[in-house]
Amino acid sequence: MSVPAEITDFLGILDESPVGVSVSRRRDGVVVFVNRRFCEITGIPREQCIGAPARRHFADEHQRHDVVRQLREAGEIDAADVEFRRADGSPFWSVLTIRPAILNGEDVNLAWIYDVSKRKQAERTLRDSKALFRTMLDSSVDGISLLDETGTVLALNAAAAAIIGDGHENLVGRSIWDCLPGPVAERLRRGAARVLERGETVEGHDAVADRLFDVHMHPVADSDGCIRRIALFSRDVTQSHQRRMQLRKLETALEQAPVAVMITDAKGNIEYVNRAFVLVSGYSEDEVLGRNPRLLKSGETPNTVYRDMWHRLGHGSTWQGELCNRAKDGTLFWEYATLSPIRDDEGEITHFLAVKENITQRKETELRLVHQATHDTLTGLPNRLLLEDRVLHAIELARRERRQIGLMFLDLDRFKIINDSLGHVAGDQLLKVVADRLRQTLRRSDTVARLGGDEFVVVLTHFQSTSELAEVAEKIAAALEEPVELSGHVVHVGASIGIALYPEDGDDFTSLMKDADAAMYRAKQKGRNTFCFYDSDMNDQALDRLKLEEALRRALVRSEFQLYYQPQIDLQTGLMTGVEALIRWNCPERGLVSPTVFIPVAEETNLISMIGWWVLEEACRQQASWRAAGIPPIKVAVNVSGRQFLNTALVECISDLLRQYEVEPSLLEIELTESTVMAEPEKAIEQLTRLREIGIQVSVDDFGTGYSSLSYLKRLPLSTIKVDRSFVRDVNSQSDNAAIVSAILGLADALDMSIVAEGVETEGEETHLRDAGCIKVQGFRYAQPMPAEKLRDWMISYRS
Ligand SMILES: Nc1nc2c(ncn2[C@@H]2O[C@@H]3COP(=O)(O)O[C@H]4[C@@H](O)[C@H](n5cnc6c(=O)[nH]c(N)nc65)O[C@@H]4COP(=O)(O)O[C@H]3[C@H]2O)c(=O)[nH]1
Repeated sequence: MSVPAEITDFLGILDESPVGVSVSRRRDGVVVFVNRRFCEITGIPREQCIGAPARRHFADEHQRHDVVRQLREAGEIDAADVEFRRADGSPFWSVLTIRPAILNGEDVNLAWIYDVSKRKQAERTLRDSKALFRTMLDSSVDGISLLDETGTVLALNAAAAAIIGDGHENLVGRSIWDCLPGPVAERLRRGAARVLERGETVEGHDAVADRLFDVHMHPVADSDGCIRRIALFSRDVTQSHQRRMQLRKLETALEQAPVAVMITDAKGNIEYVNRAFVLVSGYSEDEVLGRNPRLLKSGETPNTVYRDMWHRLGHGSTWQGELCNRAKDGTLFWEYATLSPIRDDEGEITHFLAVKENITQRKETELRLVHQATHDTLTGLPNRLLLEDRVLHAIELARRERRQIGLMFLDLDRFKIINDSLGHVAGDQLLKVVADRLRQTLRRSDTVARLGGDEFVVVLTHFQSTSELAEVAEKIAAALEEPVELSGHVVHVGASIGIALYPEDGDDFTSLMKDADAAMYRAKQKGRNTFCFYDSDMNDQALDRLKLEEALRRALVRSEFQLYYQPQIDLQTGLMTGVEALIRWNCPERGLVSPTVFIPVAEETNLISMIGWWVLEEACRQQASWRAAGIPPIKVAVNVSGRQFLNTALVECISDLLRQYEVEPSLLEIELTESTVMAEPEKAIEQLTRLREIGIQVSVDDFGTGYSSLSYLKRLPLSTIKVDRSFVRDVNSQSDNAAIVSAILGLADALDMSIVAEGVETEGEETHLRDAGCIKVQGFRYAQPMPAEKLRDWMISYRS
């Protein structure tokens, strides 16, 4: 087709246009012209554009359809943003304007395109960043609002809307002061005024609908630097506040807790201690923070306890137990501790928590109770319970090490007499002295225990031979033999010691004790203040003795005792001067039992007092009976045991008896053994004096067998000395005895005392005694001891 010149000129003008131009036929959309700029923008050469459909340039099929529809409906397109495709396939944005035109008689669409890719890119970036910003704002948990000078909400995020409690869309454009509770709005308004006035940030917190918020108001400057807007940030701190309050409560509780609390890190460095810890340990917080809890170690807690503790904590378990710690001032204190590991969310141990109750008082009470339960309160020595425990332990060790154990049973000689006469206070004092002496004599490793009364037990576990044991026993005896001064009185005690050996004599506590006890009785029989090793016969004897004791207890009730009387003769006149009352026991099972057998048992078991009173009363009763029978008065000498003699009530009791039976005091004589008098000479002097004051005669029996102190003898208000039978025997042929008798006679003469020689059996003895100046005698030569009925007959026949 030939193109008219004016059209060619028009197309030439279009070709020079700075805007891309394309002309396409309306009927088929085929491009008939594109200008140079169009080719530059699209990157498609002109020859490829012309003849090709215009639609090929659209990048988006939907947009193309829209454009086609609009053209159909409106006939033109006005500045639509359309995305086209370049030759290389890359899209670009363009403003598209299409106007209908007639070109060379053909209906055409005249299209202008203007590349706006850069603007589009900028718009998208802006849109994206706006969206991002919005998303950020809305995803923020903090409320963010932008206010103008009057408090009108210019923008706000979802969190801010939620705080105010209204929809986002309802709030923009409204005054925030109207949307908040009055007092809150007022406070914020004041804050906003400061922000606007001074351009500074204002901080505070406020409560809205039961929730607590931290509020920050920041000035927002315009591009001209003027502050006309305010950014309001509000953070919901209700939870953290509650948590903080909770923590504060916990901390207060910890601080005021009566138990010590300590927290260490995983390495054991102390990070926290509470007030109770400071109070108990005496260390200040600064002194312990960063340090290891071992600074409290006292060395008193067994290592096994710590091993167990670390074993359990190491396995992530809780440990509970008792610790003995040392405070800063050096004092020890006991704690019942619960130690637990603290784990983080991953289960790693990060800390250790120690909660410790101070149990010092309870522990001390416990220890005191244990001590009380296991020790004798008077002497502080272990008691029977602890002794048994120690012996069992010692046996266990000795069995393993194939060693011997020596168990000594000690019974104090004369303790009962001293206790009865000087009183319990003095008795207790004496026991303490004995305990001290035993402690001093023995090694620390040896056990000294008190069983009760005057019985002590010593356990020795390390000795080479039994002779070493014997040496120890001798040492003990020597230590206890030393005189003891008790409330102004000097007393002599001693101990009888029985020794039993493990394993020879017994392999358990009971049998060792029984054997040592039996050996102790043998020692007593041997003469006191001595020791004796156990041998197997002793068991039978001990058993026998036990039975005797039982029978003796029954004897008084069953009236099995009887008094025999043995006359005493004046050699010058040949007359009977009196009688000695001698007790007899008609035991149904044993027959007539000698007092030499049962009196010592009665003395040891305290039965002697009751028997003694019976004898005194029987002697008085007999005198009343003789008087009633018309028999002239007979002086009766009664044996009084040591315990009875030292009884403070003795004088009163005798006075009562004399009164009751109307007996003249001069008709009663008390016979005491030399050892009774010398056990406590001072006390004896006092008692004798009182007896003499009421007119009672006192003679000393078995004279010469003990160790009378002459200085005391001189001061004793005695009337008669009885020469012991052992010196009288064969006195006529035994020069030793003759010398002793002569010495005693001389002594009695010097001290102005009369003499009675006991056990005179032969004429020779009698003659010697008479020649030596002894006036009074007693013995089988004249008469055996006899019951009262027989004495009467004997007196009649003797007189005749
Ligand atoms: N071989 C021999 N013996 C003679 C002769 N003349 C007397 N005897 C015995 O010598 C003992 C004298 O009594 P004693 O020295 O006081 O010794 C007494 C006395 O210490 C104690 N005793 C006896 N009766 C009592 C008592 O009622 N109370 C207390 N506490 N002790 C008593 O028992 C001891 C022994 O008393 P008995 O067996 O009755 O023994 C009596 C008596 O029977 C003699 O010529 N030859």
